[in-house]
This record gives sequence, C-alpha cells and structure tokens, in this order.
Amino acid sequence: MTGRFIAVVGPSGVGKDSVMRAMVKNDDRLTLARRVITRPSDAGGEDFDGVSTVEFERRLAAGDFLLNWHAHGLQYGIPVSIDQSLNNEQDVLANLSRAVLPQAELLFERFEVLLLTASRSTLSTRLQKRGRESASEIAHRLDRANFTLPRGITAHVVDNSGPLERTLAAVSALLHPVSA
Ligand SMILES: Nc1ncnc2c1ncn2[C@@H]1O[C@H](COP(=O)(O)OP(=O)(O)O)[C@@H](O)[C@H]1O
Ligand SMILES: O=P(O)(O)OC[C@H]1O[C@H](OP(=O)(O)OP(=O)(O)O)[C@H](O)[C@@H]1O
Repeated sequence: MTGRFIAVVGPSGVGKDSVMRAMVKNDDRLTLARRVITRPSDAGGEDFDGVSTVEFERRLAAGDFLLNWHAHGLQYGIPVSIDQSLNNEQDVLANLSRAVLPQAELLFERFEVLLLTASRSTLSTRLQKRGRESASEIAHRLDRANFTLPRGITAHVVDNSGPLERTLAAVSALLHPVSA
C-alpha cells in the first residue's frame, strides 16, 4: 500500500507551514514535500527550492513536477520525487493551492485534504507579524481568504485560531484515529 498524499490548504497566514512543520517533527510516519517556487531562496518561512522563472519552466518542460500552479505572482511545483516517499509507505504532506485539489485528487491512490481555518482578523495579524510580504501583497492575500474548496472536494477542517498544540492534537486525531 502506498502512503497517503495529504494536501494542507487554507488562506494565507492561517498557519499551514507552521502546522506542517510541527506535524512532521512529532511523527516519523510523515514527510514534507519540498516545493519548488520562483521566490528568492532567502525569503524565509518554509524550506523550499527557490528557482528563477526560466529554471522553473525548464523543469516543468522536463516533467519534473507532479503538480504545478501559479498564485500570488509566483510559480509553485511539487516534485515527482515525492513518489519515492509514497512508495516507501510514508505519508507526504504538501502545502497546495485550493485550486489544484481536483487535479491532485486524480493523481494519488490515497488522498486526503486538511483545511485550516482562522478569522480574517487573525490572518491579517499573522501576515503582518510574519513580515514576508508588503502591505499590498498582504491585502491581495486577504482577498483570497474566502476562496471556497472546489466542488466535490471533502476535507478535514481544523480551526487554527487557538494555540498550535490544540491544532496538532485535533489533526493527529483526524489523521490517525486508531492511535490517537
Ligand atoms: N496557532 C498559531 N498561533 C499563533 N501564531 C501562529 C499559529 N499558527 C501560525 N502562526 C503564525 O502565523 C504566521 C503565519 O503562519 P504560516 O505557517 O506562515 O502560515 P501559512 O503557511 O498558512 O501562510 C507565522 O508568523 C506563524 O508563526
Ligand atoms: O489558491 P490558494 O488556496 O489561495 O493558495 C494560493 C497559494 O497560497 C499558498 O502559497 P504560499 O504558501 O506561498 O503562501 P502562504 O504561506 O502565505 O499561504 C498556497 O500554497 C498556494 O501556493
């Protein structure tokens, strides 16, 4: 049996990267997908592979990505190498755009979605505190906060308005119901 591909989605600033990082730290059944992004490598936040647009297009043409999309003026790709982890029965966590979920669902034998939520004011406070984007970029990200999941996609929905520990306990109970 292959591992599960677990898509982690939700509005910018909700805590996807923080929750994913903590999940992987606490659970050796989980692996993080390292994304390829056309963002400067020193931008901070998640551990990603920062490349130029030309390099991204080269890799795309070479078939290096299982999934790719465009958002916030950036290109994102999920490398085909995650298949090795899935084949080794590791569950793979990946921060995805909500828009690519229907495409992702078709690709993986075992597919789950974790949707994180928080109020708009919480998102705004967190994005300002994170400080990776300018005020106008933050405003654009907040405009996308209410984007609904594509039709037909079902998700585990977890509120990340409270402490991270509470979110982690809820996520663990949903993903590992027997051992939780
Ligand atoms: N449960 C939480 N409580 C308080 N702050 C949080 C929580 N989860 C995330 N954060 C903070 O919110 C900001 C955005 O989190 P991040 O993981 O980058 O979100 P996303 O990947 O969804 O954009 C970061 O500064 C992070 O430290
Ligand atoms: O279609 P949406 O669901 O709105 O998602 C759009 C993009 O936002 C997130 O990117 P990124 O992780 O760079 O930004 P974030 O950390 O601020 O969420 C997510 O991973 C997508 O790439």
